[in-house]
Amino acid sequence: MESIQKPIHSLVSGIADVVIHGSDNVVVNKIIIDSRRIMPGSLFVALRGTQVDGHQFMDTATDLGAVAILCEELPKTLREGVSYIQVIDSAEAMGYVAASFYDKPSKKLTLVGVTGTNGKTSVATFLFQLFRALGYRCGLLSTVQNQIEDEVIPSTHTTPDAVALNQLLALMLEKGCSHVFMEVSSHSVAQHRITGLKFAGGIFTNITHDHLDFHKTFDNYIKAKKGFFDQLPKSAFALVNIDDRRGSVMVQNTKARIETYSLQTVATYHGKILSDTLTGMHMEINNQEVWFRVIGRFNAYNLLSVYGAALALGEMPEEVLTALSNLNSPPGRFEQIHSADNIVGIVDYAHTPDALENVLQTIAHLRHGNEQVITIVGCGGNRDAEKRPKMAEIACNLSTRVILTSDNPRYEDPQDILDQMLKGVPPLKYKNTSVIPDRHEAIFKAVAEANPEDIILIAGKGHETYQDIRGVKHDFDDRQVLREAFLNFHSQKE
Ligand SMILES: CC(=O)N[C@H]1[C@@H](OP(=O)(O)OP(=O)(O)OC[C@H]2O[C@@H](n3ccc(=O)[nH]c3=O)[C@H](O)[C@@H]2O)O[C@H](CO)[C@@H](O)[C@@H]1O[C@H](C)C(=O)N[C@@H](C)C(=O)N[C@H](CCC(=O)O)C(=O)O
Ligand SMILES: Nc1ncnc2c1ncn2[C@@H]1O[C@H](COP(=O)(O)OP(=O)(O)OP(=O)(O)O)[C@@H](O)[C@H]1O
Ligand SMILES: N[C@H](CCC[C@H](N)C(=O)O)C(=O)O
Ligand SMILES: [Mg+2]
Repeated sequence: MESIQKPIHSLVSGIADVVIHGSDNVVVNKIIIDSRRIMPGSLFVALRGTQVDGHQFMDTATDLGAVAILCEELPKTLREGVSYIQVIDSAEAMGYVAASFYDKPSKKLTLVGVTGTNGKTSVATFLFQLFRALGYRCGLLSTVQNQIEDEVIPSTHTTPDAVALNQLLALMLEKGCSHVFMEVSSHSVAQHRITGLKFAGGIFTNITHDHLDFHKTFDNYIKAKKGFFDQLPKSAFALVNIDDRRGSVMVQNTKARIETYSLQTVATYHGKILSDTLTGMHMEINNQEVWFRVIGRFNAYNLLSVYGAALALGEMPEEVLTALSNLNSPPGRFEQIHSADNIVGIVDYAHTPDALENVLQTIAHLRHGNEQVITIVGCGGNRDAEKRPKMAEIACNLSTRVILTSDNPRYEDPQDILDQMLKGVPPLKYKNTSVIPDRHEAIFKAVAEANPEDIILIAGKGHETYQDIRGVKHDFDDRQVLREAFLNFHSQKE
């Protein structure tokens, strides 16, 4: 991408109550939110974070060459030659500034956002694959990876910050994309990462327990997700799962055209599961029968929302269903790995109580009879602690055996996390539950004890290829460890 030079007066449209101290003709060549990365000629945005207040780095930023500062409060002394853009909310203003800096790429793209506790990556990835199959050039912004057609750009967040986001959208536009599908996390709405973007549509999957460490209350969490629909324009569609009891709340105040999907009741897009097995799912969608490679009731919802979004964007039902029936699940979402003697390994990113319950219920539904279901699960450190006992309880109630282990402990003591999980184990399930903090050992133990036809679920890390311990990301891939364990004990089927 060519280097950009823009005067600050061209960046402030859309921002209410802005005061520029100094020249509004100062030209900036970058927008930077971290003083440790300042480049000469850049605009530094002082953000109030969860750990520190970025305002304390304003002088450091100008020392290092920043020529403009976007802030809520001015520093004690204003520097000669530096312009200060004072606003009520830096994070919100940054959304508009970033969009203007990159020439508002979202306005020239068909941009669809997906929000909800679970299913965002799945739905965004299915949409990306579907629209490519329909012949469009597409971009994807997701937890697993960002993508421009076949080019993979590693992702650091589910939804990048406003600067990274607009930069990626501009690059997608430059590379000829017409459609972009992105995840909209609740953090990103609350922190204004998506402010200033123009969406062609928004999808709501569901809302259940997660991220209360950040939002504090479930009400705030709902409000954050609803904020996405509140800001959709009239020209957009708002597609909601009305089987989720918060579905109607999400679109209460939206200006967008409301459409619904459901497996249970009358809706714009109605689906019914006719059969669901380990090899595929047969559904009826708006009276048309279709066979999918992807399985599980939760994926029936995901596919239905993708179908609805495609129709809302003007695509033809039959072409959409034909293309959808050929899609595979994204990496680490119900990814199956079988041993030569037919042990079924499933690696899944279920890291919330609801996702875990859905996946285990899907497994229960797919069982033939006496197979054991061995679940290996842990919970991430420095994240919502309330979900820990809940996830352990769900695992115990829906599995024959459970091995509680570590996820990404981050800066917490793994044993503390496991002790909190143990509080959720029902007394009658103690004898079928073990604790093995080392995830590698836990997977090997499960495989050593499994018999042909048994199902091993490894939950929580899905596509992740690392384990974060005290800020160090050690190589770790559940799928690879499972394959090794199969080769060690049972050999592996290709
Ligand atoms: C909780 C959260 O959202 N944190 C994000 C937040 O960091 P923070 O609030 O801790 O920032 P801070 O350290 O307090 O610093 C405040 C400001 O001062 C700046 N600073 C700081 C130090 C310094 O020396 N100089 C300086 O300028 C920082 O760059 C920042 O702009 O702002 C940072 C910059 O945008 C993000 O990278 C960071 O994401 C962290 C890494 C993170 O783990 N976020 C997760 C929780 C997250 O966002 N997850 C969601 C949803 C996940 C999902 O459900 O899929 C996601 O969208 O990924
Ligand atoms: N529609 C759904 N409803 C409930 N659970 C789902 C749904 N889709 C997927 N899941 C479960 O949730 C897990 C995570 O799915 P996915 O990665 O698509 O969600 P996400 O919303 O992107 O998660 P994150 O918040 O981490 O980005 C899956 O591995 C599966 O277990
Ligand atoms: N996007 C989620 C991912 C959680 C994945 C799980 N493996 C963990 O590390 O807790 C989060 O940041 O809360
Ligand atoms: Mg995701």
